[in-house]
Amino acid sequence: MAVYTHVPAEDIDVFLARYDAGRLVSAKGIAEGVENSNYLLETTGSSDNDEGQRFILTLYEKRVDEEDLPFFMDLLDHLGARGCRVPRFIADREGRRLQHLAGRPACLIEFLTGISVTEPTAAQAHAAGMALGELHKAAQGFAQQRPNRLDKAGWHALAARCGSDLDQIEPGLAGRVRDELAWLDAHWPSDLPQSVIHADLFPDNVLMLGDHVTGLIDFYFSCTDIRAYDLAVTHSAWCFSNDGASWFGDRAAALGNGYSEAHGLTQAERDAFPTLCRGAALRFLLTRAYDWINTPADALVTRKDPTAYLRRLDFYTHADAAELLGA
Ligand SMILES: Nc1ncnc2c1ncn2[C@@H]1O[C@H](COP(=O)(O)OP(=O)(O)OP(=O)(O)O)[C@@H](O)[C@H]1O
Ligand SMILES: N[C@@H](CCO)C(=O)O
Repeated sequence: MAVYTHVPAEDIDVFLARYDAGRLVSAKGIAEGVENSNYLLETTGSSDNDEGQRFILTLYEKRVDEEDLPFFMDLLDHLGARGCRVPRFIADREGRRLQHLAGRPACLIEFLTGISVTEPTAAQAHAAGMALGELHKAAQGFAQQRPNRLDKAGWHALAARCGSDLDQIEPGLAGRVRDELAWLDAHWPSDLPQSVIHADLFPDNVLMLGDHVTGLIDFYFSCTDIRAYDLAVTHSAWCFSNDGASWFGDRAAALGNGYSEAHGLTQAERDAFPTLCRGAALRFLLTRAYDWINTPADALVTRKDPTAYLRRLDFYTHADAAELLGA
């Protein structure tokens, strides 16, 4: 589930009155997602569209810093203006996009159609690769920067906070993480092109109709970092079974081809790709492990399995760029 903050429908109706978005017809909590509280709103429609409209109402919980919201809002405006299918933050009648509701920062967001796939096909992975390449192209010229808090220094900090509790997840995991961090410290590339990246383009953040991408959502980890690292994150999320036990080379080749068609990879990016994938696998292993250790087993939110990313890390440790990118 992901409704941490419950808002009575009457309060949502009062909130909506600030916008030219019509009156509330229904408000449903959205089960998917783990970070924020999301509601799907149906309204009677705005003054220039009386057909009824849908919106997403998001209340920001622990991991999104209110000070970062203007970066995300401006980025989505920039990408949307350049043809990317991303949701816009909606301004109220006074031009404000950021509000507060039930004690939380809150925004009204454009609703995009489409569903997120759970078992992507190669054709869908190709479309996701193209959408990521188009995003990177459209991001050129976006002047703002946001540091990646989950960069290599952030992984060290997370590993230190987890400490020996990692061994409760799997015996030996603390040592494995320590060794991997040391390896990445010695091999992490320092001279690859940087860009604004999505940094969390999992299948649940890509809305699709058939083989077509209809929306990219959930930009709350977007930041400035190594551009090809974004492809590595996407690769780790799209090219394995959920438990990390099975690898799908056809999806990986399609993802890489889609990205190359829309944007392209330099030789240096290709050469560094296995290292970037190891970093991506460790990043999600650590955030999942931290949540696993710090979320009670009976909490309402579903904990994601850290070992699914340990299996991916095992795979990436022995793979080369040609195997990972299908060429
Ligand atoms: N703009 C949108 N248009 C349509 N549906 C949306 C939109 N934004 C969010 N959703 C729906 O809400 C769900 C949760 O959204 P989102 O992924 O942003 O939440 P989250 O809590 O940040 O999750 P996580 O970080 O775990 O992916 C999505 O899976 C999707 O079903
Ligand atoms: N995509 C992340 C969770 C939210 O960012 C994961 O699957 O671990």
